[in-house]
Amino acid sequence: EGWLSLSHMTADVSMFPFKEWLKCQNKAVKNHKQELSEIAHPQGPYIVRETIARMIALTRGVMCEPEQIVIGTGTQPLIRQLMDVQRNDTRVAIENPGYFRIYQLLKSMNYDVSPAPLDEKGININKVEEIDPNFLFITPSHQFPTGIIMPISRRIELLNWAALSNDRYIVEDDYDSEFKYGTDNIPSLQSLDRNQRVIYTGTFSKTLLPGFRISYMVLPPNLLRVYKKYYSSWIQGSNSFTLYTLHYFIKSEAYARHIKRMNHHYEMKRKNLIKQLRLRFQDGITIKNIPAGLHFLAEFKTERGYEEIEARAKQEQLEIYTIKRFMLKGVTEYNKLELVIGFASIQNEDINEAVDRLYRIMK
Ligand SMILES: Cc1ncc(COP(=O)(O)O)c(/C=N/[C@@H](CCC(=O)O)COc2ccccc2)c1O
Repeated sequence: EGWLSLSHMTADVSMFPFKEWLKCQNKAVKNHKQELSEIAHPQGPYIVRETIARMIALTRGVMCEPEQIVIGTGTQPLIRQLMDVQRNDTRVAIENPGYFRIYQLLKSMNYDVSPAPLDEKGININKVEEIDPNFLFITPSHQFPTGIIMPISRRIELLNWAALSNDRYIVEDDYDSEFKYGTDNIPSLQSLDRNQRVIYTGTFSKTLLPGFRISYMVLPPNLLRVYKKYYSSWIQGSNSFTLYTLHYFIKSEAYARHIKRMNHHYEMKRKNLIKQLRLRFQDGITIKNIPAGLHFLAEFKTERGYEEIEARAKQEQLEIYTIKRFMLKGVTEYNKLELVIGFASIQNEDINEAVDRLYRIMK
């Protein structure tokens, strides 16, 4: 029957409006041949930055000028650029469990990186004060991977903490903010920042396709000055053709329509998957049911350990990921088995079969 996937790392390409995207590509060719023949601005073409600035002001309350936006071919290259121009003795803290690819990047850059634990409101502010980092990496809109939506109270606490020193920054990774199902879409942390302490990063990997490699960061004015000093001769890595296509895709409202359509589509699949899991596993499953994003955490009652589950998943041809990949200090408690269950790539008609395979894997 072939592989089925409950991966959290894929978008549902069957729903991507390629016809609309191609129309926007034609506009890009028609209107920007000259720009395509030139080297783009180090931060990316101005009109594309202007379109992104307008969009995130509308959707996320981010306050910025196009001059503050830096476009890049992914979140990692942008963070590398930002951190490459910081002092060697810079201290960094990141959520644990958290986005291990940024954790590994920062460690490979020889920074002193401390994983910081979460509580029910997101990153634990007391631990942050203890670590006393210069850069704090968080995902407040939908903590990755636990899904926690950071309440305003904790956001204010963090901003007050950052405001106490000129040498404290918060990197707000707003990844996964676009998909909310019935829960409120809290504006960005950056929208509350009055002290130039927040660096906002966003990506089109989940709302368009990860293969397009279009991400961006918004630098506060003081960091923008440092960036421009070091990167004045930098050649923008993104593909200008893709960027101008994105510009028309957003301006034509095709982007907004696509997100609306995907929200409904994902919400339907999420509901169906949770229903089938509950029916099948009864009280053998505990679902962290935060109605947002393209995955949720589920804890299973099973005697089997992580390695055994991963081996059995291969046998059953079911692509699943465990919480292990996000535990920056390695898995400590073995008395529970947690999976990150993604529902973007599984087709609705395959959900029952996928749940049956998962049941056989766990029992
Ligand atoms: C916290 C966080 N921040 C940013 C990003 C996006 O990075 P960018 O694409 O470089 O801009 C990811 C991608 N995380 C990826 C991998 C997670 C993992 O390794 O377990 C998952 O990305 C996708 C998920 C659904 C649909 C499409 C892509 C991130 O998990």
